[in-house]
Amino acid sequence: MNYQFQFQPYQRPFKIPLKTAHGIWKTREGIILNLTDEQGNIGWGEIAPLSWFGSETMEDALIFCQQLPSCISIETIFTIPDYLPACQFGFESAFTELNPNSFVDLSRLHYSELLPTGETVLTTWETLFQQRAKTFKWKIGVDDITEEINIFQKLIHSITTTLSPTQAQKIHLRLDANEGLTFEQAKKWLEHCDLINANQGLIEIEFLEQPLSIDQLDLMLELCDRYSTLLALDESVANLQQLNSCYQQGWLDIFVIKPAIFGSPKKLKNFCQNHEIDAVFSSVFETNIGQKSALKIASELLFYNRAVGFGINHWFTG
Ligand SMILES: O=C(O)CCC(=O)C1=CC=C[C@@H](O)[C@@H]1C(=O)O
Ligand SMILES: [Mg+2]
Repeated sequence: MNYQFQFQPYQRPFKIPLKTAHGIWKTREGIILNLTDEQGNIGWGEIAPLSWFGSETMEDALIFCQQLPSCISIETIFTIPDYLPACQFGFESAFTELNPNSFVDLSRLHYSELLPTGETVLTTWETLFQQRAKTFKWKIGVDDITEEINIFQKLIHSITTTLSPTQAQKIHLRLDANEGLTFEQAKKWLEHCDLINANQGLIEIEFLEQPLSIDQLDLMLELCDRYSTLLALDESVANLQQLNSCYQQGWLDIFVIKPAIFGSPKKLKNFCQNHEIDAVFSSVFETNIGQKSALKIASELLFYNRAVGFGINHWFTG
């Protein structure tokens, strides 16, 4: 079976530039592609590179698309090299849309909303809470730690005083440092998190995401032993090779999986079906085309019912 292939690069500016320990991100670039089969059915896919997470660059992805003929085989789709994980995801998603292998129910997913860094978090969280959000993620490791912990304590106070005592569901708060903390700073954050979690109140610090750099797995394993708040690896497990390596080195807490840059969905499914990992599925700010494929994978593979990190649409619209 051969497929007609078309692709189109896009640029999508963030409404507010996204500040993380990696820097400031103003515009999301990607590629929308489609495959048309011999009956004229069309499958859509998206290539959304995230090079500072270790995926290919946007330029690599474009060059790969440009060198392909307008008619491609299944063989081409399933032999895209591992150094092009976002391309593997994009092409395989389009193929799967043309050859669906299972009905997927996205209704059981619940979402984590990504909050802005700095003081604006104190107002943004409530707006999203009023829109029924119960899980939030806040980026740290961007400003001075004393300033951030001060804002964090204001955030906890704001949430606590806003919630009615009869509030049925806990609020889950996730912190994401994007490798931006030192070991000492991570310990300081985790002491605060453990204190909040020990209160067993209406707020639970669900996890601290990627506190240290990807070459400090040993220190992050030590943090897991020292503190009760869970840790999550993100940049450390950006693709199948890295995920397998951290798993083999004994990581038992949370694995953040970004399907759109992880590589072949088929290989991801195979890994998750053979290893019961505690996974959180996360967006890379792809469009609804990439999100649809990524969320289908999440709903199939979610082992524990953790919120998916796809509450990001407010970063672009409204
Ligand atoms: O995971 C989420 O809750 C939302 C997506 C998100 O936080 C990220 C997406 C892409 C790159 C990063 O800035 C960031 C992350 O580190 O998880
Ligand atoms: Mg992260």
